[in-house]
This record gives sequence, C-alpha cells and structure tokens, in this order.
Amino acid sequence: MSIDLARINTELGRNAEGLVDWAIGLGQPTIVTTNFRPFEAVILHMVTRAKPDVPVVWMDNGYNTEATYRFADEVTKQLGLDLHIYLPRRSRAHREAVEGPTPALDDPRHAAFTEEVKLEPFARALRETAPKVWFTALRATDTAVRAQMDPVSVNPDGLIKVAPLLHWSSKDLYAYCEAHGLPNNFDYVDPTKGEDNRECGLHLAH
Ligand SMILES: Nc1ncnc2c1ncn2[C@@H]1O[C@H](COP(=O)(O)OS(=O)(=O)O)[C@@H](OP(=O)(O)O)[C@H]1O
Repeated sequence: MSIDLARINTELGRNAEGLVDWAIGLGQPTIVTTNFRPFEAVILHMVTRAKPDVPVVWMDNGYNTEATYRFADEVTKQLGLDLHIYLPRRSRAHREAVEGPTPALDDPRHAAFTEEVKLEPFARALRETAPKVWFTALRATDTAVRAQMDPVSVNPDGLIKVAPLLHWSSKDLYAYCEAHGLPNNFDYVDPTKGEDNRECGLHLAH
C-alpha cells in the first residue's frame, strides 16, 4: 500500500480523531498497544470509538503497581476492550529467585531484562496479531526522539505507525478524560526505565 506520508501528516497530523478515522479507514489489520500509563484511556477510547473490536496489546511485565492493574481492569471493562495480554516467558518470581531483583540501568544485565519482559513479548505479539497499522499514544514531550517524529510513519517492515496524540499536552489529555468520563492513573512505573525521557528500545526496534 502506498501512502503519501507528507500529505497525511500535513493534513491530519494535528487532528487526532481525523487521523484515527483515516487509519481505521485503510481497512487493514490494526492493533493499539498500551502500557496503561497515565492518560492511556484517551487513545483507547479514541481508537475503540472508531473500531470497537480493535485488538489491544499489553505486555504485562509483572512489575506494575496495584493501581495500574486496577486501572487496566477498569478501563478494559468500561470500554469493553479486546485486551490481549502478553507475559514474559518466565514469571517474575522465577526470575527473581535465580537472578535477584530488577537490575539497575547501569547493570550489564539490564538489557537482557528489558528483552525478556518487554521486547520479546512485543515481538511475539507482532507475530501473532500481524498488524499493518499500529496505534500508540506516543507524545512529542516523552523523549527527544519522539519530539522529531511525525504522527504517521512507516517502519522498515511496512508497518504503519500512527501516534494521533503526538502533539497533545497533559492538559489536552486531561480535558479529554473529563469530557468522556474516563478514569486515569498516575501510580505507574516501568521497570525497564530508570527515569523518564528514556527510550527502552521498543520504538527504536520497530
Ligand atoms: N508494556 C507495554 N505493553 C504494551 N505497549 C507498550 C508497553 N510499553 C510500551 N508500550 C508501547 O510503547 C509506547 C511508549 O511507551 P513507553 O515510552 O513507556 O515505553 S517504550 O520506551 O516505548 O518502550 C506506549 O505508549 P502508550 O500508547 O502511551 O501506552 C505503548 O504504545
């Protein structure tokens, strides 16, 4: 499929709902990924509004806060999500019994940890769901890499990546949650990131 990226990004790059409708209108196999971080209900609401049965992919690394697990259940129920949960091949208990607690960022074992709890499960999710369109809630303010992104891009495998909320602020996201009666959760941690504004590799690899 040939897409005029420059035109789409110019015409719809700042129109989140318009971009979602355009991407769904392509009629291709589509997924949305979520980690249930703050404001995730926005992308999930916006995409399921256009395509209620879209597969929602979550790699549950096993290290989420109790609040995040409760938030995941609440949003899934409220929006009737078709949630596909991908777990690492080893449980957290198994890993910690033989390797100890989460390795720090400067620990040489940290890369293998990220591969095990996030990247391998995502590669498996991509193989099993075989999408042509991938929605995320990436935001330009997340990292320097994302600040340079376009809302629509095509990766080397031909996967169309759509980030409708790229240019949204927290204030915009908050207002959307209020307008649509959506829950939120700020008690979120990602064990593959020691700090904010770090890329863990998922979006660099895909
Ligand atoms: N665990 C897990 N499960 C499913 N999807 C995930 C996961 N981690 C990252 N992502 C997807 O990547 C988007 C950016 O998340 P992060 O900045 O937290 O992480 S990452 O550095 O990209 O891995 C993230 O953005 P959101 O759409 O805001 O959730 C997801 O689309």
